[in-house]
Amino acid sequence: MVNLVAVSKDYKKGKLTVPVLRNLDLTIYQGEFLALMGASGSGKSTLLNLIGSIDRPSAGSIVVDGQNITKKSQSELAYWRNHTVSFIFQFYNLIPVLSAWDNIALPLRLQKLSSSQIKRRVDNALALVDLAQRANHKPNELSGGQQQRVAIARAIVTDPQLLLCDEPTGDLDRENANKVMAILSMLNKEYGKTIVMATHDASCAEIAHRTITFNKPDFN
Ligand SMILES: Nc1ncnc2c1ncn2[C@@H]1O[C@H](COP(=O)(O)OP(=O)(O)OP(=O)(O)O)[C@@H](O)[C@H]1O
Repeated sequence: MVNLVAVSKDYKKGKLTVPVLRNLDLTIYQGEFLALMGASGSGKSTLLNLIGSIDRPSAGSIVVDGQNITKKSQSELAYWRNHTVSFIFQFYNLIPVLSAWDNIALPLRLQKLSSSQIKRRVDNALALVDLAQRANHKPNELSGGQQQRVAIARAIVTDPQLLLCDEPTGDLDRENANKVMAILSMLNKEYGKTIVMATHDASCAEIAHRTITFNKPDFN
């Protein structure tokens, strides 16, 4: 599903260069649930951003679902992202003035779908995260755990093959973290989604098939 060959990433800050990833080779298989662990600053979010084409590597190639994303233009990437990959973040990133339902519908508005198709997909996504009763609630009328479940529904409503999760339980208590992990596990097992998840929580990583632990680069 994802193939990285000799990927390096440096960030440039004025005259300073911060090297983060060096010559990384990594294959992530279709249907795999992969956890990324390691110290703060070791490059987990950087790797997720590269795989999701939010950022470009300084060197190397990244192929996702048969497409070499390092060779695509920004507009090709925007289209590709909307159909192939979704992000789930630690702090949900919901739009405060929109209801849960409208937040979930948002990515579909970028696709040419009829309003009945949008309704069917959003209702299904809400039911999948067990929040049908909260469709009309705004984010500030929902708990953190419920907001994260809305964010998961928004991520899956476009039916992407790949879910990139950046500390999805980082702001949740154990009970809500467990609910979020149960949903991610169901999406992996029953819907075949490939999941890459950065986490600091070993019990969340246990649910994954494989864990890669990043070392903080000694040049950092
Ligand atoms: N846009 C940027 N500009 C400059 N440096 C950056 C940028 N983004 C990240 N970095 C640096 O890259 C390194 C890796 O950061 P990254 O966020 O990938 O780590 P992480 O493992 O996800 O950390 P955490 O567990 O705290 O989320 C850090 O030293 C960070 O300061």
